[in-house]
Amino acid sequence: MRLGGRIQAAAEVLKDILERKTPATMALRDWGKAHRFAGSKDRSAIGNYVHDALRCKSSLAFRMDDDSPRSLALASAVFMGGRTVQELMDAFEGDEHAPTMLSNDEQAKLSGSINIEAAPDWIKADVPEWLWPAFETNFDEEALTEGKALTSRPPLDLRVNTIKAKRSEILKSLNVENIKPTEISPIGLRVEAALADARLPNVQIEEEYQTGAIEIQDEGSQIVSLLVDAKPGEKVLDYCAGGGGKSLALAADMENKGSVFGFDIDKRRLSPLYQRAQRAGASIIDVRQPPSESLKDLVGKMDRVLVDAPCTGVGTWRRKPDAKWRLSEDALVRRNNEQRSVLNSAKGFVRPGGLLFYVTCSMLAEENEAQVYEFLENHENFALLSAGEVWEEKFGVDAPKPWSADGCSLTLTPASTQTDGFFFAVMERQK
Ligand SMILES: C[S@@+](CC[C@H](N)C(=O)[O-])C[C@H]1O[C@@H](n2cnc3c(N)ncnc32)[C@H](O)[C@@H]1O
Repeated sequence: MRLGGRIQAAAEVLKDILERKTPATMALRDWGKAHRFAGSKDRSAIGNYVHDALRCKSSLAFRMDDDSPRSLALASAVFMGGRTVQELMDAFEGDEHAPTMLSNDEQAKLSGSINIEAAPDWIKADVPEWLWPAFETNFDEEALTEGKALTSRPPLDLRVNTIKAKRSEILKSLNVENIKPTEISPIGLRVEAALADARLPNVQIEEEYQTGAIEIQDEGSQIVSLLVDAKPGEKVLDYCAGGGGKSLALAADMENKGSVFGFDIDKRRLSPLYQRAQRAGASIIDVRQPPSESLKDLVGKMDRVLVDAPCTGVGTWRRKPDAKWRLSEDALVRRNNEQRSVLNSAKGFVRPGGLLFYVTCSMLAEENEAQVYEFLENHENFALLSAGEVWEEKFGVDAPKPWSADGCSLTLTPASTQTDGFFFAVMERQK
């Protein structure tokens, strides 16, 4: 496919997402199935135009004074993909698969005739208008920077499974270009986001992945797992284990000694953990399926309980940009209720003197600090501890610093720690 065909395809996919509300991954997959002639390079270029357009939907629409799929696809190719107006004109000329030729008005707008600096901050930051006050409250004068950082393409992060390998060994053996150690996580490797039409490497075909020496895991997720600071020999419950990304990281940090119990209310989400644990050689992982009666023997016995709570996923908007525009106030309220409920159910597994960890991949105080403080108010036998000491011990004093509203809990963000957004708090059960 040529440039014009790719941009036209991006406009069609965007129409499916924006007008028919199809999730982006499904819309891209459906387009691929209906256009079997398109190669993997075409698909990834189209995916880049679509995802960039969604990441920056409000600012691109402002620059084009139009939010149609066509305008967004054109603006994505120029403002995000680095194509010039002339390149588009040359590419569209005589190509029957390309969009219709650019009008004079489109040429002017794609050349920057509308100044984005005149836009309100929520548009410049590409944060939905109704959420902007929450961003301003949380990040104050850095709100714009934090919002904009969520519009960038995410890197590919790998976690070295220290049960099987050392980071230095993988760095030498893994056949992937431009890979480097992560700045904060001592067990991570990073390939920076690809530019323009380029794509990230497919590490799943590499031997190191197949044999369980590496996992794909955002550095932020590695960091919060390491902050749990689980020790060899301890008993740890991962109460919202999902596919088990954090269970696996916990088992490795515990040198595969002790027990990690992986539970999730959703059997389907939990199912990959059986195979993943096997591949990783994480033999201390004990998967417990719902209902929660399967956890009866663990009540009051856990040294550490991790609640990686269901949330809006604001911190992962770089990876799932369509979720940003789908999020509603109702959904936020629903997540808040689930968070309350999950914390209440998980607390009973912590032994006296044990620790309860509350983690989300959100950057909204309603889902983070507010949940923790409400829980503490209702449970006098739990006390908030500072996560700062463990941070320095694990990552040193020179590592980039996360946000902290209270000096105890931590919020990682793309702008502050160059990771996905994550919230982390630790509470001790005192009796
Ligand atoms: C953020 S995801 C977990 C991601 C996972 N820990 C990882 O690292 O890959 C939240 C999970 O909480 C689960 N969940 C929601 N309500 C729950 C409940 N009441 N009890 C246990 N798990 C619950 C969801 O099914 C979902 O898998």
